[in-house]
Amino acid sequence: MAEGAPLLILGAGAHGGVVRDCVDERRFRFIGYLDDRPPDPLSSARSELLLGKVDDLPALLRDYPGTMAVIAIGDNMTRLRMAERAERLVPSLTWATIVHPAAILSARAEIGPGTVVVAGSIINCGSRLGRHILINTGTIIDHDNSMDDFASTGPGVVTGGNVRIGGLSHVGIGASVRHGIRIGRNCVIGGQAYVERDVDDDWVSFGIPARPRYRRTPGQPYL
Ligand SMILES: CC(=O)SCCNC(=O)CCNC(=O)[C@H](O)C(C)(C)COP(=O)(O)OP(=O)(O)OC[C@H]1O[C@@H](n2cnc3c(N)ncnc32)[C@H](O)[C@@H]1OP(=O)(O)O
Repeated sequence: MAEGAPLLILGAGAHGGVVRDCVDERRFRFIGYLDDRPPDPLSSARSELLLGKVDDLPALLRDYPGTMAVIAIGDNMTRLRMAERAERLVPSLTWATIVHPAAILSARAEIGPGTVVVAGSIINCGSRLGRHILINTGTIIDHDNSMDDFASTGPGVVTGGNVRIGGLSHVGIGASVRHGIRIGRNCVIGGQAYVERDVDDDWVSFGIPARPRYRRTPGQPYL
């Protein structure tokens, strides 16, 4: 069997361990993590696989030609900043799309580079996920959804058909989104919410039914 492409994970925190677990070894050969922080003893990423800091990326790509990378940072704005930094360091960097072997991906769904789909998730037919999206454990994205770059879901999110989720928005753990709903850019939907009305850009909404609670500035923490 042909050997998979070498893969680096940027981010060796707890989420780094989750992303490493999603790597399909038929497609990729995981070589290690890069992180600017010292190894975290509580992290599920194994510290002996920490190869260096993010600034070591160009040297590692020289040592391992053809290496691809993926970012393991849960916060959407921090993930965007890391993508920009990595592309400044290595403009030709190729981002890997990582789908856990136990996720179900329709043959008629599209997933962009840098996007991670964690175990137990289902991406149904006609759905289009952009770049560097994070689909956490057991999310169901039903048919004909679109999700823009750097958006994310918490574990156990469910969307109906034809939902649109704007860039950098997060749909929180256990939330449900009714079919046909549009969630704007830079929004946060709180855990367990039921979204049955469109949400404008830059709003934090939660509750059943979900209602806008306050406006957020780009990058404001939500985790
Ligand atoms: C693998 C992983 O772990 S992925 C990460 C999964 N986690 C998530 O998705 C969490 C997403 N974040 C949330 O749900 C947050 O609660 C947010 C962003 C909606 C709100 O956070 P904050 O603005 O910090 O709200 P804060 O915690 O201060 O609460 C303010 C009030 O709103 C209430 N509240 C907060 N979130 C919710 C919610 N989802 N549903 C109902 N009420 C809520 C609080 O109980 C509190 O009420 P009180 O004033 O009566 O005490």
